[in-house]
Amino acid sequence: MRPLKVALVNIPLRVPGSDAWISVPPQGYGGIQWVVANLMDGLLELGHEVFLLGAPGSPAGRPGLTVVPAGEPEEIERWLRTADVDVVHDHSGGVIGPAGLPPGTAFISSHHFTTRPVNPVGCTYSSRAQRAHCGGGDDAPVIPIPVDPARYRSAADQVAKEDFLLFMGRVSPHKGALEAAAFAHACGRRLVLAGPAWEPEYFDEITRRYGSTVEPIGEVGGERRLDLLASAHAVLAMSQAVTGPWGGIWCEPGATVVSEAAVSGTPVVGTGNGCLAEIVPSVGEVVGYGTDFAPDEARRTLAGLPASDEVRRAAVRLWGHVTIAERYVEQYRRLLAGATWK
Ligand SMILES: O=c1ccn([C@@H]2O[C@H](COP(=O)(O)OP(=O)(O)O)[C@@H](O)[C@H]2O)c(=O)[nH]1
Repeated sequence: MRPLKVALVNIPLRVPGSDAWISVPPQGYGGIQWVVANLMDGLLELGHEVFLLGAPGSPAGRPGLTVVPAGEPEEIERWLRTADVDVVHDHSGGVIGPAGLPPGTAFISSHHFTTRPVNPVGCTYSSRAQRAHCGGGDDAPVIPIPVDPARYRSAADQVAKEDFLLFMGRVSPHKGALEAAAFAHACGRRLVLAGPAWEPEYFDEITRRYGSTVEPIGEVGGERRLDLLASAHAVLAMSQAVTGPWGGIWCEPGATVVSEAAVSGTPVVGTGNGCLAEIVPSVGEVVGYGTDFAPDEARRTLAGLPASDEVRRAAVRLWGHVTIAERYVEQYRRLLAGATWK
């Protein structure tokens, strides 16, 4: 079958306090941008052509990849209106949509939020939990978040394992940073807390209650991020069923950090919130909500986690960038053949 020309539309956001666009991959915190980066790798490896929009200034220079200098929604839609592409794959969360494109454009969107999608027709979800939560139909495809091992540390890099536990994400109530600190405290392990803390009161509560356990290091990127993901004893993804950033009770949609940890050889301890109940058991263990962890049980959980090689293999088998890109390409071809779903 002939290769496809795919317009991948990133969610266009600027680096806080700057004119620069958040790139693909992102300079720091940024789940959706990592999803787009890893998927792009898979599509390129399969021989498709990728036009990246919504992330001007992203690294270019790879065969098959064009970084289009379009960041503002109007610029993106203007480019798409006259573009020679087979399919538009949107990750912008409704910033652009089929209404702004010529009738008949093959339009598919991956939903990354917990709200109802702005463009439900042709929408895909990262987990069954997210699809149910957001009102997606039973026939809407569920495709988990992709991960390209080449973007993370491999076994050959021989990063030594250390004793600390890692939280890497937005330091916010819905992501369970406080509960991660409680779990680490119960285990008697240090918790490295990486990520932006935009809710100062919440951050203060963590340090007040678990100051001796927690080492806050702020937002990380680059080599340091990769080393942390690979050297941690385990990554904690303790999302809670509390009000999330878009209102409504948080239902973890896809959890980029889970596949990133696993492909780096690090098992995951997570709650059963949203997608976590579907993905954590393959690479770690599910624990309960809240901060009430019995030390013996918490230590037993840590001691029983799967080995590095095992979680790496599981990540590649389940979420490898080529496997996931193939699943998307299957949906692109269905769409081009006239399929539709809601
Ligand atoms: O200091 C940080 C904290 C987080 N991240 C990345 O930000 C993303 C967070 O995405 P996730 O889906 O886990 O959480 P959410 O998008 O819900 O905040 C992941 O790729 C992390 O590796 C990062 O690069 N630096």
